[in-house]
Amino acid sequence: MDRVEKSGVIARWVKTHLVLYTGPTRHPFILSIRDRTIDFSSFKRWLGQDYIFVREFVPFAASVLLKASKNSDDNSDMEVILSGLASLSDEISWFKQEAAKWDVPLSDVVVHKSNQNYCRFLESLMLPAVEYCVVFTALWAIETVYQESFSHCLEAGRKTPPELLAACKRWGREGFGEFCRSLKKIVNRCLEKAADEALKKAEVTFLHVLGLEIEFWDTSHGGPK
Ligand SMILES: Cc1ncc(CN)c(N)n1
Repeated sequence: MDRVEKSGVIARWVKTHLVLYTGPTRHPFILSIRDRTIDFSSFKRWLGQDYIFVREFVPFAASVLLKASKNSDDNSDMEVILSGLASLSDEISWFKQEAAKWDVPLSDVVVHKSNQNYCRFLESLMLPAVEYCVVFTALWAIETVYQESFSHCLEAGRKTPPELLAACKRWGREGFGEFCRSLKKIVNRCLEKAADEALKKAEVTFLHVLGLEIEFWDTSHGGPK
């Protein structure tokens, strides 16, 4: 495949897999926040599970930073990832504050099977042999699903409950959107130069993240652990 065909790979993937892409970004959990039909117990379940996930996501993001230091041909990749790591530190503090507010005891959270699967997937991506373009694709997809989901709860016509606006702004705000666009630029640049096999692996990883995000939102319903 030549350079021209590979440019703007992300836009092409999103277009090709639009139905799969909207699975997590317009998931019933998100739609129920936007239309105010959400049951707050679902929000509390999500809060507890996501706190666990974010703690596992930090070492994954750090592993991407390590790969950037060894493999990237652009110094600014590292700065983008570092800014992401800094916001993850804020994110963990935010989860603790929200958990206290909503009376969710974080030390008692039973990790849901889907959350465990997702965390195992992150671990598999941390292996040194996994290509930089593949891990970066995962990082971009994971952050972007949240950005696209929560920003939908801030758009015109929303009935988002005021109690949940802080959560929606955390990932739906313009600053986080800018961060996701920086990640996307890096992914497109890396994929443009990637060998066909790595490009295929990156696409499979993108689709896998979409599936895992759906299953993650599903945990907010409760149901089998
Ligand atoms: C499951 C999940 N995916 C993405 C994000 C955004 N960091 C998150 N907090 N949790």
